[in-house]
Amino acid sequence: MHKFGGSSVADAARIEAAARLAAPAHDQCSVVVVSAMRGVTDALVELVEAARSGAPWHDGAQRLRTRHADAARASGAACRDKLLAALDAQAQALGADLEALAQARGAVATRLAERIWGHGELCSAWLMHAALGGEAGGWAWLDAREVLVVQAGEIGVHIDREASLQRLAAWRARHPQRNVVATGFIARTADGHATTLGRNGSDHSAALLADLFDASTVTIWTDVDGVLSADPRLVPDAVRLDALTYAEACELAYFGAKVLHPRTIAPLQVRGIPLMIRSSLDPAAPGTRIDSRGEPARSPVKGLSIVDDMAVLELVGSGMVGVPGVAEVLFAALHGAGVSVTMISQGSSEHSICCVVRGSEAARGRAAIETAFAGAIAAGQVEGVRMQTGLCVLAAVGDGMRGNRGVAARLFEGLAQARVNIRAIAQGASERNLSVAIAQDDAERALRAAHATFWLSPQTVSVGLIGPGNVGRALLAQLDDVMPGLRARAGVDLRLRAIAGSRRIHLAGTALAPASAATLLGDDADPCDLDAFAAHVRASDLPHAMIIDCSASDAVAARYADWLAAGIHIVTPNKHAGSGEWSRYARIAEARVTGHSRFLYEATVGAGLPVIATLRNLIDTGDTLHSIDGMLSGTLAWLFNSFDGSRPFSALVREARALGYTEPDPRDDLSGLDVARKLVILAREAGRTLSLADVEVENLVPEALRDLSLDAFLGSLEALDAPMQARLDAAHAQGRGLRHVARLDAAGRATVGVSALPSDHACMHTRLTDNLVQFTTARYADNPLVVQGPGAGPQVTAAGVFGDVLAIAHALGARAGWRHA
Ligand SMILES: NC(=O)C1=CN([C@@H]2O[C@H](COP(=O)(O)OP(=O)(O)OC[C@H]3O[C@@H](n4cnc5c(N)ncnc54)[C@H](O)[C@@H]3O)[C@@H](O)[C@H]2O)C=CC1
Ligand SMILES: N[C@@H](CC=O)C(=O)O
Repeated sequence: MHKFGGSSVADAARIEAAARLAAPAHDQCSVVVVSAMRGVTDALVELVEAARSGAPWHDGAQRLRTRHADAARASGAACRDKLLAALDAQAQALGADLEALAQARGAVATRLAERIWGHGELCSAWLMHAALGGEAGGWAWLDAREVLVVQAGEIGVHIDREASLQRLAAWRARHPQRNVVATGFIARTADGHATTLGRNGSDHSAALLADLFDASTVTIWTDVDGVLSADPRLVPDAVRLDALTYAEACELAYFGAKVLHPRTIAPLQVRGIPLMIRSSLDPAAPGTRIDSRGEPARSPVKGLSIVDDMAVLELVGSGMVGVPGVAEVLFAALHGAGVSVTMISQGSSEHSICCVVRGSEAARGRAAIETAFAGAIAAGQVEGVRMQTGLCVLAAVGDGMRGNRGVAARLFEGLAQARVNIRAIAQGASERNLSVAIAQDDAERALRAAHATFWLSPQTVSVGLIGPGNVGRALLAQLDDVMPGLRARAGVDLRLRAIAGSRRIHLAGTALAPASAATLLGDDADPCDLDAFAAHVRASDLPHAMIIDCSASDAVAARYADWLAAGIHIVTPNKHAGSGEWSRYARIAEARVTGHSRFLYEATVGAGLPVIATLRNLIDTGDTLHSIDGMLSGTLAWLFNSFDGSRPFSALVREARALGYTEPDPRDDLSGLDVARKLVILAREAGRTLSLADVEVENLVPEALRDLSLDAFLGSLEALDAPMQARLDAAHAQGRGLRHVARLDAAGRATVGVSALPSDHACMHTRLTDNLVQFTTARYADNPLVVQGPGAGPQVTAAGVFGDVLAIAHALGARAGWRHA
């Protein structure tokens, strides 16, 4: 059994493509069920309205006639004349019915309308029949009204199976062709009148006919790849589901997964007939299989869907507590008013009972309940009926939810993270569907957040990078190298979605390739707007967000508190936040708590060396810091390691800058400010309230060069040569060497400057850019704990930043693992 929807039979070319898909293998036979061509049923509904109201309908009917005839003429069907004649007869019958409808009233008019609505299916069935080769090709043409007998029941149309089977047997005797093309959507009543299975009822027709024809399988051909985990227009990461159980498919269909009509499943489930949903645009793709087995999925939740435009009705009152029959009266009132109930929720206190109904039916429902409880309201036993409109219902569906602890917790946490408030909750004892009513305005954000919660790795992070300079670019290259492996090995899924320079930003819908991301900041990129940048990084469809600030900007650091409070993690080698104004530092600490976010900055001291982590471990395990001594500048270490008098100091400064060791402005290094910042960061890490102004700093930059522009300063570097050479000569004269050292002593005095040290001093045994940090503590009192190694350079600094990024990603994974255990 193949069923083709309106888009799959929209024109001659699509009909021919569909015919190729439906052609059976030699040992099989096919039944093909078709919908009307796209838009035709809507046009017929309008024609019916026009004829009923006395408005002109002839032009509209003619347009339909032309559309079908054009499709016939464009087709390559061998029996084209016969096809045109059949369509013409159909068009004449439509005209006659509309003519009659214009005069008819009451039941006669209703029957005519039901007949007219089915005209589109009759025409597309003729077109498909011809495309498949017609009777000569072994295909019979079936107007489903000949065999499919249905009755309107309490909860919708249902089939009279016995009568239908008898009629099919009789029809079969007259139509012995192996294969059949049948109309969807239309059927007959027990008394022989035309009727329909309701809008979009062709899926249901296919299921009913599959049962009657004893089909081995049903394929619904549509224009999507199968059933997806969520609406792909709202959730870019939605994935195709390989398999669903009948029950899962029912839940998803009822909850708005538009790919399948809700009534399709039951007839197939009873007979155990598997249903395939496949794309006629990509027939080689596997689609989704729906049967009794389903398949265990990666996630306990198979699908998420949203039903828009809903309202909550809530009956409240202490007089209801323990009184039998309240619910019966309430639902009877809604039934009487023709209001369908989508979701029901009642707390065990029985103080209130609430249900979710369509927004368009809410006022009617409220009036009906108020009337039903008028006496109780007047007597004060019931307070009244509250109505909240502007809601939608988000449903999480999956057999795997059953008996699986923590599914609701994950959903609720995902929604909470996306700042979505839940108004009502319902879950039946089947545990297959967990529904929440939320504000309509939150729908998209909620769906994306819930999807991310169940389908993406908990270590999926939306990443924005600021400052693609020396360190930023090195980090991008490292990310490019390592990310694919990390994703496969450890589930760490870092998605670079935004990049910002000092003048431009680029915001991307999907993940950028890190290696080329910096090239997107050309003159045609958008002007830098860090608010837009942060809002974009904090995407609702990804579970976590992180900004990596590789700038040296104080203005960027000034944003951290807001970003952290908004739940964005921050990683940075930028020292401004850690060493800046105390009040800002304190605000950042608070924001981390309110935003449940992390702020890591290991690379601010010692680049890739574990300096801050070491100090933090000492403090966290109860040690007490006495003092910190050492060399905290990679640039100054390299300069004094290299400065032996053979080359001028200025040439070495230029080389250090070219090697990416210096700050963007080398005066930050030479002035001692950069080292003072590091000392402040370490002191604060150890719980001291040190500020930059408290540090005694020796400035190596001559006064005259301090206020120059960067370029002018770089052009005047030679002014450093004579004073530095004089200091070196003096040190050598004492048998000493020069090193730039920093010290925080037990009394809290902080000093930074150049010292002439004896050759056996530890600092004299460093190489290149080595930093050397000695922590003297209560536990390491006699022999300090030493961290030593390269302390500057883009590669090692980027690695330090990357380490922090991974620490956060792993913590997110561990948290999820712990939660699901
Ligand atoms: N180079 C090194 O060895 C180490 C550097 N660091 C720190 O890493 C950071 C970056 O250093 P480098 O890459 O060497 O500097 P850089 O000057 O090469 O790169 C800085 C980048 O930030 C951008 N930028 C500046 N202001 C900005 C703003 N307001 N908004 C957006 N972007 C802005 C610049 O355009 C540039 O692309 C600095 O904070 C530095 O202190 C830390 C440890 C070692
Ligand atoms: N310019 C700095 C870079 C690291 O913070 C240094 O040389 O140490």
